[in-house]
Order: sequence, then structure tokens, then C-alpha cells
Amino acid sequence: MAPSALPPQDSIISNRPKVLIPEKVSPDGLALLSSSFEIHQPKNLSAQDLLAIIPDYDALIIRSETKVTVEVLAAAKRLKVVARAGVGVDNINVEAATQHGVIVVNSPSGNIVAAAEHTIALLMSVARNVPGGDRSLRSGGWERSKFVGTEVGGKTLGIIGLGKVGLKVARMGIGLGMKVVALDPYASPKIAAAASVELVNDLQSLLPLVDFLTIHTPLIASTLDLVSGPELAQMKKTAKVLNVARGGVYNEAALLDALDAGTIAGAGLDVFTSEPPAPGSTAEALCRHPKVVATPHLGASTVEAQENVSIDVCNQVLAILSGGVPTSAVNAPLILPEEYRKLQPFVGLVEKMGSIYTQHYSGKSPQGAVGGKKFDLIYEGELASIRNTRPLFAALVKGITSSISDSGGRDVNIVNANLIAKEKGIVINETHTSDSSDLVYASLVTLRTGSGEDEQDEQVISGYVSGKSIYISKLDKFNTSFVPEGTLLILHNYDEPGKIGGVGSILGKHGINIKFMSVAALDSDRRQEDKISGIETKGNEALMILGIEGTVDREVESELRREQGILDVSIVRL
Ligand SMILES: NC(=O)C1=CN([C@@H]2O[C@H](COP(=O)(O)OP(=O)(O)OC[C@H]3O[C@@H](n4cnc5c(N)ncnc54)[C@H](O)[C@@H]3O)[C@@H](O)[C@H]2O)C=CC1
Ligand SMILES: O=C(O)C(=O)COP(=O)(O)O
Repeated sequence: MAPSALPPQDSIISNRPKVLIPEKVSPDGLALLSSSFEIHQPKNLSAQDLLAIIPDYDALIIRSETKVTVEVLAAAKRLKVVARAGVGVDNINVEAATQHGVIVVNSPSGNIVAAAEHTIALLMSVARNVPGGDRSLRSGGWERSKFVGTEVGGKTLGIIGLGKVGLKVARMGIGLGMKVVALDPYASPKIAAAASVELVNDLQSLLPLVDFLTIHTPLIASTLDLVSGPELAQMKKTAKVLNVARGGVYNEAALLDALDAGTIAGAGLDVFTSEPPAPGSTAEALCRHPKVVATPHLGASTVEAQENVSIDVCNQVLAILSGGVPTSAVNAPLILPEEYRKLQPFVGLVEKMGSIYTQHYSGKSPQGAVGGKKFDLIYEGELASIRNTRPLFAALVKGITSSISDSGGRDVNIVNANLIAKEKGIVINETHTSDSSDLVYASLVTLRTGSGEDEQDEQVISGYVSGKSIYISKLDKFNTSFVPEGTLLILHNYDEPGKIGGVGSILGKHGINIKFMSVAALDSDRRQEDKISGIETKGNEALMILGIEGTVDREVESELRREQGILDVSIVRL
């Protein structure tokens, strides 16, 4: 391993999560990470070096040069996120990442203006021979007739892939006075029409029309060699092609042949099948071809784009390593920003509910055991209208497992939550209840376990969000309202005089400070039902929930249990 690729020695002793950044990423985003995490930016990291050091890292931030292979992902021991500071994720084995529970995020929009502008730069360069003229002049020439170009105004620009970059290129093309025709089976005809773009249905309808052709699809199995020999043969001899997408969407060998044979007039290429082009490769021959203007994958290389993508992905790395939800996960269902804003406070609530569940009920077997348990997670009110509640599902798995796993639940994320739940035999059934007629809160979340037939077996925790705070509104059969944070002492007792004083003096004796206290009464429906079914309640039961500072050890706990009228004691650390 080259000495420059070694991580700093101090990293071996530090416990802060580690972020590996083997490529050049703008410092704007990195500033967001440096206070909480250890950042290593080795230069010239080879594939071997990466394999050797990846087990040490929690996050990997890359651009297009680093290949995140099956082997890299298998070697990673604590990796939670691979962040692509850009759009294309074709250098990441996303499927393997999902299997290992690693979130892949990207920056879907941070560099699209840069990529579109670079496409136009190549368009004008190939149309007006700018690079050739410049080279000739530098070597003493003044060859005006050799570099006569063509105008783009009035010409037809063909676009394959009318996504974010493609649409920007289309608008710029229209601005240059071009007619724009596009092929994209998934594009919105309305958006295309609004941008004055004519949509066609197949390559045969597109290729013979165009004077310039540009591709803006991702590189996936169906777009590899999308334009090869037979397709190039359908184009005008005077046509020129552009590629700011990925090497491989045009078949390089077919393109080289067409340029040599004069059946295609020129090409503007930013991307290649091997980068940098391997010596003796077709990619290298294309770069050196007199009819080609080539740039070394500069599409996203602007100051602005690099700032954007860096801030975008570093924010997501920060969120993931802090147990939050990313905004652009590639291997997780898309969460719309509007939905994300609505869900965010509930993520914290549901996680706390899961954690309370495990700590409050554990030990009260068989109901308390977590493994093999079936949970109902019920969303009522406004929350019920959000269909994609996967972050809440993940938050529950995380909360339930946080107090019973080495990792404290930090390894649970929206990508692997399902897998972890399955491993632990936890079944979570999410229900969206539209009937919210008797709801006092805008949204209510309820976690319920138990048979449903025998209410004595049932365990219920409900919560809601008000402003920026989260509250638990029901615990078991008791109505309450407390903020779930810090250390909570939960006492189940008979609601008799003197209980609070007795508990207070035990805690005081052991130097335990009470920060807040909430008394939860038996919910009135339940009291009525108990009466009807003749359940002996020996007077009213209640829950005392105390927010405390100090350590409740076994001695304090058993003293509390011995206190008259105390039925149960649990300590919940949140
Ligand atoms: N050279 C560079 O530095 C940069 C390159 N890129 C490349 O550009 C690509 C496109 O980026 P965006 O526009 O942001 O992605 P996007 O996902 O917004 O758009 C891709 C479009 O391609 C369409 N498409 C997929 N398969 C197709 C097919 N077989 N035929 C026709 N259309 C098809 C999709 O429907 C979609 O509209 C990226 O995947 C990346 O590889 C992006 C940024 C910078
Ligand atoms: O965002 C993309 O897809 C790009 O191709 C940009 O690549 P880069 O980050 O400049 O290596």
C-alpha cells in the first residue's frame, strides 16, 4: 500500500465514526462532518488499499472514480452509507449494498446544470471547431478555412433521455434556436410539450432527423450500447454525437468505425468506458481522433456543482450516522420532500415508543419478550394519508432493538430494517386508519401488541407530536402526557394517598433528583369495562412517570418495589 493511502495513525485509537473520502470532494460539505466524525482523505487509494481499510469506516463518500464492488461491501464491517457526490451510481454495486444493509445516497440535482452546460459547451465546440482552432493557433497556424463550422440555430437536436439533465439541455437547445426532438418512454408528454420538445416513440423515428444527438440516460443494462453500428448507420453523414452521460451508452468501437468511415461527422465526448482511457483502448483512440472533442469527465466539474453535491451528500451522511433519514436514498423507496417533512418528527416518536416498549415490558414475560413478537403500528389522522411510512417502520425496529443490541440500534436503517426485524422474528403490521373522527390530535401513532382477544395481554403505547415536541399519551391502560426523554422511572401503583411522598423520599435518600412527574390515571373506558367484567382493581390503579437524574440501581429498585401499594417498577433510558 502506498504510504499516502494509509489512514492517519490517530484513527486507530479514536472512537468517533470514521468517514473515508478517497476522491476530491468540495470542503463546503465536509465542514458539516468534521466536528462529529473523523474524516480521512487518502490520495491515490488503489482498489486493494480500499479493500484493506474499508472495515474501519462508517461512511464512504465518493465520485465516479471509486468502484464500490461486491468485495468492498463484503469487506466492510461497520459501513452504513455510501454517498455518491453526484448523480450516476453505476460505479456502486447497489444490490450488494442493499444486501449488506448499506444505504446508498446520491445528489440527484446538485450537478445537473453543470452537466447540461457542459453538453452545450461540447455541442458548440464540435459545431464550431473551437478546440481544433485553438490548437492550430497555439502551434503558429492561422487556418481559417480548415475550421469552418456549422450553425446550431435552426438545426435539429435529438435527445435520448429527457430526465433532469436532458430537459435542461432541451431548454438550452430551444434557447439556441434549435428544434428539439426527444425519445424517453418514461417522460411526461405534458412536460415535454411545455418545453417545446417533440417526443418520438422509437430510435428509428429519431435518428434520421437529427443534426446533433445527445444521450442523457443512466448507464444501466438497457442503455448499454443503446446507440451502436446499426443506429449510427441510420443517422445523417453530417450528424455529430455528444456524450456527457456515461461511456458505453454509445458503443465506442462502432462510433470509432463510423468516424473513420465518415458516416458520422464528429463527436463531443466527456465520458468513456474506461476512465482514464486505458493505453491502446478504443476509448483512447476516440480521445485522439481528429473529429472528436474530448474532455476528461468534466460534466460536473464546476465550483457551484461541487459545492452543491458536497453539501447535499454530507448532510445525508450526517443524518444517517446520527440515526436520521436521508433525503435521496437510491436503494430505498423514494420519500418525497413534503412527506419527509411531515414524517420527520414521528420518526423520533416511533423510535422512542419502540425503546419504551422493550425497556418497560421486558422481563414481564411472556408478553415482554421482543423476539417473535407481532406488533401493530397504527397511524391515525393526517399521518394516515402518508403511504410511504418506511422510515417509521425502520424507527420502530431501531427503537425496539436499541436497548437489546450492542450497536444500540445504530445499525438499523430504512434499507435493512426489514431484514433485522425478520432476523429477530419481529413482525410489524402497519395500519393507516382514515377514521379519525374522535381524534384530539392531528395525528396519533399507536403501538399495540398482544393477542387482541385478551385485553389483559395487550400492551399499548400511543404518542403524538405537538409543535416540535413529542409526547406519549397512553401507556398500557393509562392516559398520560409526558415527553419521552432522559431516564424515566415508571411505577405502577394503587392510586392511594401518600404514594408520591413515599417514592419521593426513597429517591431523595439515594440522591436521585426528580426532574418532572406525571401521574397517569386508568383510562375511563377501561375502568368501566373492568367494572362490568368484575375485574378486581382494589381501588384505582395509576402509573407514576418520573423523569429522574441519578442512578436507580437494584437496591433502589427493590426498595421501591417493597413500598406498599407499588405493583411494578421499570426504568426506561431514552
Ligand atoms: N458527465 C458528468 O459529469 C455527469 C453525468 N451524468 C450522467 O447523466 C445521467 C442522467 O442524469 P439525470 O438527467 O440527472 O438522470 P434522470 O434520472 O433525471 O434522467 C434519466 C432519464 O433517462 C430516461 N431513460 C432511461 N432509460 C431510457 C431509455 N432506454 N431510452 C430513453 N430514455 C431512457 C429516464 O426515463 C429518465 O427520464 C446520469 O445517470 C449520469 O450517468 C450526470 C451528471 C454529471
Ligand atoms: O454525477 C455524475 O453522474 C457524474 O458523472 C459526475 O462525476 P464526478 O463526480 O465528476 O466524478
